Amino acid sequence: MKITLAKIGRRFNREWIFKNIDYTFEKGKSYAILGINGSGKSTLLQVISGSLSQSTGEINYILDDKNIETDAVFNYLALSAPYLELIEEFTLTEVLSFHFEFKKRLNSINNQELIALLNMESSKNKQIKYFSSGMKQRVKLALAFCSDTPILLLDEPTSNLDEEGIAWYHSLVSKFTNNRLVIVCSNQAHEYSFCQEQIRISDFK
Ligand SMILES: Nc1ncnc2c1ncn2[C@@H]1O[C@H](COP(=O)(O)OP(=O)(O)OP(=O)(O)O)[C@@H](O)[C@H]1O
Repeated sequence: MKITLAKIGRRFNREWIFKNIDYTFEKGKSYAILGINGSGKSTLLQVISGSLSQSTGEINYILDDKNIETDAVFNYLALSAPYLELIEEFTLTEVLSFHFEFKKRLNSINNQELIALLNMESSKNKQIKYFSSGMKQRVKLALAFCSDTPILLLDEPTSNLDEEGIAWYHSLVSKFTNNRLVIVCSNQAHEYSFCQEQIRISDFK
């Protein structure tokens, strides 16, 4: 998978969030989008994911030499983000089964293995609305990392995680990012230190 941004800009009303981004994201590499709160990291990630349109410029998605239309890109990506909600009425097991009706399982990982990965055996039949914020964040990360997609997008991946949760996040990075295009939006080094490339939103104001 290769994503090419050409002269990408986005504004809300009259305020430009970023302008003139020329950049190519390549398969097998990890990228960090960096910037202070409110600088436009999530906005750029949403534009890259095809869920928000750009105000100027063009994005191209190429998989195995074939062009993918923007409105089909969601089939090729997995996303974990604070603004993505889990279905609160579902139990953990139901959330896992529901998610994998739409995405392929990476390495055919089954629900039991996912629950073991999450270390949530005792919560597998509990509704998500009774989960702590850190537990919900772990579930979102496990769903994204364990989806078989060429693109993995992570917005503030360790929000609500304690030290053990951050170490667990690092273990997911080493196990499940091989050969994928990974983009992390962050302003915390422990979230993106594994990334080979950095993009600073402040360079595109
Ligand atoms: N739908 C919208 N309408 C108007 N302004 C918006 C909208 N979405 C975002 N913005 C503005 O765009 C700017 C960038 O927001 P964004 O959420 O992308 O920043 P961020 O770098 O991800 O911030 P944080 O680190 O706090 O998550 C902010 O000034 C925000 O108020």
